[in-house]
Amino acid sequence: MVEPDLIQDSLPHNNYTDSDLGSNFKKLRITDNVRELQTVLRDKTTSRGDFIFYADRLIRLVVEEGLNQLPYRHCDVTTPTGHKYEGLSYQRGNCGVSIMRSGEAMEQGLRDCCRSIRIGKILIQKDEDTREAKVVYAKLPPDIDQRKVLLMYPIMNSGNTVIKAVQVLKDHYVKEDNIILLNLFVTPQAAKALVKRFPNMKVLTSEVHPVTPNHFGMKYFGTD
Ligand SMILES: O=c1cc[nH]c(=O)[nH]1
Repeated sequence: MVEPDLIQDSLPHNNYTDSDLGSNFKKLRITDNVRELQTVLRDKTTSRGDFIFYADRLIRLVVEEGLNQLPYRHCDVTTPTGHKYEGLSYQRGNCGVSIMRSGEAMEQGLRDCCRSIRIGKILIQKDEDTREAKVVYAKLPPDIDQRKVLLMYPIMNSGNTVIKAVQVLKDHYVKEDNIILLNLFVTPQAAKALVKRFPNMKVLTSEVHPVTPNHFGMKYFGTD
């Protein structure tokens, strides 16, 4: 199955600066380590085993940074040596939602950080006749309107799939500013479309680039 957002529907263009995307759009700090992960994922000679290994590492970094966007409260603890430590504890009431199928690759990274987090799913496919992105399936926590939502989708070309998925969340009364989109690679075109349409949603990515690694889902799940 070719995911609808993986169909590049216009010429790539790179005429943007990060500041055009507003303060809710965030990119990982690009260290040499992060650049290496991105390089391996883009390299056509990368084996499937290495691809999964490096993808999981990059996903983990994006997930950990995503957790930084959630609310925390003060929490003092006592150390084994009897010292008081002024710490933080996350506020309950978060959930994940993966956009099938490639978003499911990010679920384990989220579970590895948040042991018992609820994870919902949304399936969007392109209608064969109209070519429009259509919602086929949505299974979401019943109290999702009370939660912060970590929405997961690794590759965005046009942004249409994610726009449709965010609309599903909003139809379930999720507030736009309670949504944090976790993504690995996005085109400037999709980044602009998303921040324009949903200015209060937080978007976190590892790279904005006119060419995205569209083989991601097929290589990760071994369906090529
Ligand atoms: O929901 C959350 C957020 C941060 N850490 C967790 O373990 N769970």
